[in-house]
Amino acid sequence: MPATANPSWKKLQELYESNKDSLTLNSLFAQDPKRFEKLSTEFKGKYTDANIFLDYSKNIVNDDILKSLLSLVKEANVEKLRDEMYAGEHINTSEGRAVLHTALRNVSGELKQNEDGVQDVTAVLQHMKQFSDSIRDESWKGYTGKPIKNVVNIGIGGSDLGPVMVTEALKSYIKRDINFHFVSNIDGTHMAEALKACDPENTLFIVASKTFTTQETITNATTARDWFLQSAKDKAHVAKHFVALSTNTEAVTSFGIAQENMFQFWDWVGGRYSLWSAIGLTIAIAVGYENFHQLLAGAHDIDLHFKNAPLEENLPVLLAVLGIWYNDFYGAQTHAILPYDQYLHKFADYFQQGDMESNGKYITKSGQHVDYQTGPIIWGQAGTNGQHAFYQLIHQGTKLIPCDFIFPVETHNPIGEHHKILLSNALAQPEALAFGKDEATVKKELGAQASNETLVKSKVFPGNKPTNSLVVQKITPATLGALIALYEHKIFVQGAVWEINSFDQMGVELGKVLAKSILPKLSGNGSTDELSSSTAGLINYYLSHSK
Ligand SMILES: O=P(O)(O)OC[C@H]1O[C@H](O)[C@H](O)[C@@H](O)[C@@H]1O
Repeated sequence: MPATANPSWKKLQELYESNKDSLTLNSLFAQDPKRFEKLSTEFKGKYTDANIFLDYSKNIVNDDILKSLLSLVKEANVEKLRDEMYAGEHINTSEGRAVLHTALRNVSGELKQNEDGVQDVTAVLQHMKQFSDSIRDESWKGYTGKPIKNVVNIGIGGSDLGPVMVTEALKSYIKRDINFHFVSNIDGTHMAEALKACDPENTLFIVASKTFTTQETITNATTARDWFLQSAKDKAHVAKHFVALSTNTEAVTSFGIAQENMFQFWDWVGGRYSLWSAIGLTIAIAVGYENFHQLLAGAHDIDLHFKNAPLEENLPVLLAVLGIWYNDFYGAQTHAILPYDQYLHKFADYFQQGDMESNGKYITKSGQHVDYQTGPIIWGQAGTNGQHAFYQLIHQGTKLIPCDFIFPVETHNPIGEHHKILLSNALAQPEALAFGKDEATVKKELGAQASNETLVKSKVFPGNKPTNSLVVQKITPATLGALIALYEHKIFVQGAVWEINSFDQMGVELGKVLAKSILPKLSGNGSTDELSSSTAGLINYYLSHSK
């Protein structure tokens, strides 16, 4: 059934039409002094110290709207799909696969999941522990007997973004005398710059690719192996400097990486949900296995919360339905993720893939063209930087941009007044966005200049811009795990309501295939006749200008 066929969708449409002009955050707060108490809730981990306090009172919703949004979740059978996902049913229907990233972090064993490979998760984690320990305690030596000082993660998409985001977020937990490099782009510059900082005698290359067929990763890994062999000469030394994280044993071994240097995962781990799998090896080396385990445990805590908490207290569900309210009824095109913690500076980038690759779909699971909006455009930046760049548009532009503000009570780096100043901004922005500044106040402030109408108008803030505030105690591994899993499940709920398959990514294929057919043409081989005059013209321009 398309999302619009649910009775609550129609109800929400009516509620939107009848309330859109009168419903304001100013009036909602004026009417109810207890609004904050009512529309805020806290998640606390069962197995870890992970916590997330969610204040969603600054959303343009009243009781009726919230009730209907939660009914929509019920009518769309989201809970059933959630249980099917947890149980290992093949809910990725187009690829006929289970979706079991929750099995990778089922640290308590509370979730009962049956699927080929699930029974091997612990053994792979054990392998990761033993390997990451040996790099960190320097018992693993390179071909000349030196310990590893540089780790280069070669991967792209989910095989890059998760490891990058988490190692950045947990930087204060990193063992300092190993340098971490991430090479993803096919642009040779990316690899060249990383190699400049590396010495073949003490560098470990981690080739991360679920399929082990991704053009960028295989090309980059081949370049790295050539660079290494220029010094090491003997191919036998590759074993000490290259490991692979993949589901494709055959391709890994034919690349020349021995099976014992391969860390396995399974086709039921989606690329953008893979940091919890062997793809997390770089994270485990960087922050130590115990911290990696805490990351998994924090995510597991949210998995249990998503499974067990009633809908009205269920954080992923609340974030999802509020997003749907703006995306599908207010016509908001984008959603900003704004973490006020420098360590989370890659968080929004990470969820660009997490959200947009999951829910950027226009065909429902039964093959119908949707007649409503699906996944939003995700963007954002950390800290106050955005305030000096794009917040102008959020405050006074013509577009509605719902925002999530994420901030920790405690910083890892208590220096002078920095943290309080940071938090004062994280609190001030949602307040300003919600309540704005009216003309009368502007005039009063302007005094003699108030007669300048244009000036007055340009200083008015319309307000009524919705935000969520997510407060955590500190960016610890467990809390980070919980935050990531929270957004994963938010995306799940939205995809379920929209009746799309959030777990395939067919839309990335066409461009890849075309690039392969264009490649020989850039050496003058093959005709450009099948291409448009534009692309053929650009190829000819390139050919006539390249030396
Ligand atoms: O891990 P790999 O198989 O190399 O895939 C890397 C990435 O490439 C693909 O294009 C997909 O869109 C991503 O979901 C995936 O994470």
